[in-house]
Amino acid sequence: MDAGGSPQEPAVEARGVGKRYRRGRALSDCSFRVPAGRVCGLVGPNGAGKTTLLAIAANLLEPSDGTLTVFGAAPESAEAGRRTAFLAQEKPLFRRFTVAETLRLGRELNPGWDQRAAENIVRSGNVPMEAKIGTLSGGQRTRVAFALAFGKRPDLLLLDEPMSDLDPLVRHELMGTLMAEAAEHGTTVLMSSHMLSELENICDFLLVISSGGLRMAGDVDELRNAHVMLHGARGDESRTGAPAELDGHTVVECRTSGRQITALIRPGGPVTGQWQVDSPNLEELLLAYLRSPDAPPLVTPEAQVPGQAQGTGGVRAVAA
Ligand SMILES: Nc1ncnc2c1ncn2[C@@H]1O[C@H](COP(=O)(O)OP(=O)(O)OP(=O)(O)O)[C@@H](O)[C@H]1O
Repeated sequence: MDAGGSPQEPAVEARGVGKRYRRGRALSDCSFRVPAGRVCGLVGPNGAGKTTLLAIAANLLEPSDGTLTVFGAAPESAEAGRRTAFLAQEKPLFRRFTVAETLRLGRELNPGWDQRAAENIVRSGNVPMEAKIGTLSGGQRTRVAFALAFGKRPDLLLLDEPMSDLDPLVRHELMGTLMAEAAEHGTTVLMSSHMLSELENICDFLLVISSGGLRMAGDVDELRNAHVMLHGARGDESRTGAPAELDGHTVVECRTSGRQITALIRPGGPVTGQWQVDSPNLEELLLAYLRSPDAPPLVTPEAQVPGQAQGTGGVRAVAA
């Protein structure tokens, strides 16, 4: 298996990355690592900065502050360009080209081109090779764009909401292909998505951003294990926030519904009180962070950049 870089070398490393547009800041002081070989979900609300971050890694944008590297190389280097494929939301393809001509262009532009992998993706969707791109449905065009990205055999595959125009069956099938390819070739995948429930089956690493700042980063299991979900009865009527017995813990989110109280916390010790204690699933964890932009961020050691402050806002590390 070609792991696409030494095991120690991160596929993506951001050091204090910021991006300013004329209208304002899209990213601020983002520092993280995505280790090679991981399938990483990039999650955040609309306008969080996900596309901006992917575009910086794909060398379509330059950061205003900080640096980002791809397998240790600058995104504008030939080395990073050769090893990276980017599937953008708009999927720019030549409308007048046929599917076959589009794949031929991919072959001519990419020395490591894998025609069989690209053709398999197109054919498994019954997309005619002689059809012009302009006559294809949105989902069929996405499939051709996937074929182009896979055919390049990248070490790093950057996907910007790749599934949004696919029907559930095609989404399932293409995700299966993506996972099999990533596992077989050790491809690192960084994929933005709003489909939180599906990420659970796909990703083993996570980056969560909101308002341009890093909220959470690290191995999915490690992040999940750092939290517990509590369900209990509301008792302390004098308090509006979390109940007093949660004072020693980091409360990410606390919600009440009638007499019921539900809290997602990072335990600072044993949990006391009359709580039903559960492990959150990935969707519950992500929703809690997306609903609570002021919760202290969390970056696992694996996702941290040595010698770099992990953004602002009191980032805590969890035990490895
Ligand atoms: N070319 C641009 N010029 C000015 N502002 C921009 C530009 N591109 C993005 N922005 C702004 O930067 C912020 C981050 O945008 P970005 O597209 O990176 O977010 P996103 O997380 O990908 O959002 P979505 O989930 O809606 O796709 C937004 O406030 C957006 O309006």
